[in-house]
Amino acid sequence: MEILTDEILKKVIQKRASASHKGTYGRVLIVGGSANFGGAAIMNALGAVQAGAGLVSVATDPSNFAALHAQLPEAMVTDYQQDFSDLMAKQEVILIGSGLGNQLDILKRVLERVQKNQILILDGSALTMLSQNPIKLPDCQLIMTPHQMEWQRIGEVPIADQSREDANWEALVNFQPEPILVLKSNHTQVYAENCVHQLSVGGPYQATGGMGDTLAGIIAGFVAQFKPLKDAVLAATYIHSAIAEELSKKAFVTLPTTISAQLPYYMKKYEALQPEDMPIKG
Ligand SMILES: NC(=O)C1=CN([C@@H]2O[C@H](COP(=O)(O)OP(=O)(O)OC[C@H]3O[C@@H](n4cnc5c(N)ncnc54)[C@H](O)[C@@H]3O)[C@@H](O)[C@H]2O)[C@@H](O)CC1
Ligand SMILES: Nc1ncnc2c1ncn2[C@@H]1O[C@H](COP(=O)(O)OP(=O)(O)O)[C@@H](O)[C@H]1O
Ligand SMILES: [Mg+2]
Repeated sequence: MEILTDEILKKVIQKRASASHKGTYGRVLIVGGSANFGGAAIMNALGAVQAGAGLVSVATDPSNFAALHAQLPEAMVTDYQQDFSDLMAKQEVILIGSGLGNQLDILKRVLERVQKNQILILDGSALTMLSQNPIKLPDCQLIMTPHQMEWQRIGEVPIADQSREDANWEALVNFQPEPILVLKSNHTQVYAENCVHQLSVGGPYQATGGMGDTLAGIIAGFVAQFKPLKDAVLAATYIHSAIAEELSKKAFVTLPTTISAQLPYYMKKYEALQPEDMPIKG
């Protein structure tokens, strides 16, 4: 097991080339946010846009359009009950499930159309629906971001056993293709390429609804613009809790939207650093 440090940010976050444009930094489609859980899709989108994704679209319930645009005019919207397969085909990254609720038709429609060269992130309600319905996973690069209860449901690993790495690996091989697993808890671990990486940052000041929706959005934003995939997931997972820890020095709770708002400033400190550079202060 490896402990994640800010070395991963020095490795992953790159200074942007002058000769680049929004298309260079990835297209992300978020599918989520039912009428009751619109905030989840908004927090996905805030995480992805503030992390630097070039173009972010949100397929959601139309009742969320105005609230999303009021917070984030950078995001584009479409009605998730309509056919959005043309939009899907243009994406590098698709994130589905945050606040989606029990909408099996939408999940099936998206999973059927995902292409091999796309990255699919499964969060929240998508994981819960997959645990309750026999649906084949698409042949593409998969990332799953369950919290402990969701992992118990979909991975069938009781929460009491999730501290055992062997139990989590055994469950992971049942998924084909094998996903990168971001197993969220008070000591979040990432399972990828035969290695477990554990967070050394973060704390209970993060225990607010929407914290995981924000992480899923940040992961989408990072994998859209940084390579290789595994390092981008590790860096996103690290920065989400590192910002929270930094904020917690002055704040009792660290709201998901505040973490997203800090992303561009926190990332800036790492753009020109290389893994061997001295740790930075402040
Ligand atoms: N503002 C919003 O729109 C929000 C929407 N949300 C969405 O609501 C849907 C349901 O998700 P929930 O996670 O609330 O419900 P779930 O029913 O999937 O899981 C929550 C239950 O799991 C338990 N649990 C055990 N270990 C846990 C851990 N380590 N972390 C979190 N919970 C743990 C909790 O006590 C709780 O009873 C998801 O689609 C989610 O994305 C939530 O993200 C909350 C905020
Ligand atoms: N006590 C804690 N210590 C560290 N991180 C925490 C703690 N409580 C929650 N978190 C983090 O907050 C996030 C919660 O995710 P999740 O339960 O999916 O939230 P939501 O679905 O409400 O957006 C995870 O990244 C988790 O690691
Ligand atoms: Mg969640």
